[in-house]
Amino acid sequence: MIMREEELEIAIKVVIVGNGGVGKSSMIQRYCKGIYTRDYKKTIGVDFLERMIDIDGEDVRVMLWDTAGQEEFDAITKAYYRGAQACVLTFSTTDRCSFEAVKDWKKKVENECGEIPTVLVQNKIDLMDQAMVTFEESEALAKSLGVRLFRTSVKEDLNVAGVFRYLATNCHEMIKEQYNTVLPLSTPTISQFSPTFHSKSNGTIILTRPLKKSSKKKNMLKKCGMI
Ligand SMILES: Nc1nc2c(ncn2[C@@H]2O[C@H](COP(=O)(O)OP(=O)(O)OP(=O)(O)O)[C@@H](O)[C@H]2O)c(=O)[nH]1
Repeated sequence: MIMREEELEIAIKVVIVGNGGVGKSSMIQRYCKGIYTRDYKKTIGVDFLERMIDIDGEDVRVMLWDTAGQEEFDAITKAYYRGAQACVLTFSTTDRCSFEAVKDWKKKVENECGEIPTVLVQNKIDLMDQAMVTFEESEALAKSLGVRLFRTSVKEDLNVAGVFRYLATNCHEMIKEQYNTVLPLSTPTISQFSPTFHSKSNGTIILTRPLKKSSKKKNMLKKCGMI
């Protein structure tokens, strides 16, 4: 089945990993719902939220998978890494162990997904006076992992959107490239999100749905006085 480009909706699955309490759930809530709460509610297993964003005039669905930070949930959470196209490795400025665990989290995701676009997030930078990790150390870690570092405060809403925009833009470019070269040759597969996914050689997913008008199209229709 060959679909026209305009009939595709791009969906990107992003997994957020890191030790318990570093702010993964808060980050997702902040990004998808615009809210922040001081209460700590441990994630049991996995959770999921999504947000539509506009990349180059195209709607992109960013699906954020919140995974539990506690090791006791490893067996459950790793199953949800599969099919992820991007990863956020998170640690907290005030928690040295969470910083030291980053490499292990990267390995866990890589074991399931291979190498995917990844960023390192140092959260809770509003608590720099209680910092257990220096700026130089986090920069050195990002360099050694070969990933970009973002410093965020979910509480103060600093840089959170930048993390997901960066990843979504990267993935969007990769998907477009692959779409232009490989899609007509690929075979449709079923996935957990939709019965009409097309899976590509590296696991990239393009979700095909009934057309939702893109902003470009909406603008055009507006100009023509049709809406
Ligand atoms: N000061 C400050 N607190 C934060 C920030 N982000 C999250 N928190 C708080 O840190 C605590 C833990 O946040 P969660 O988002 O539940 O952490 P988590 O990583 O999802 O934890 P698990 O579900 O156990 O894996 C909560 O009390 C949050 O309010 C931040 O940027 N600054």
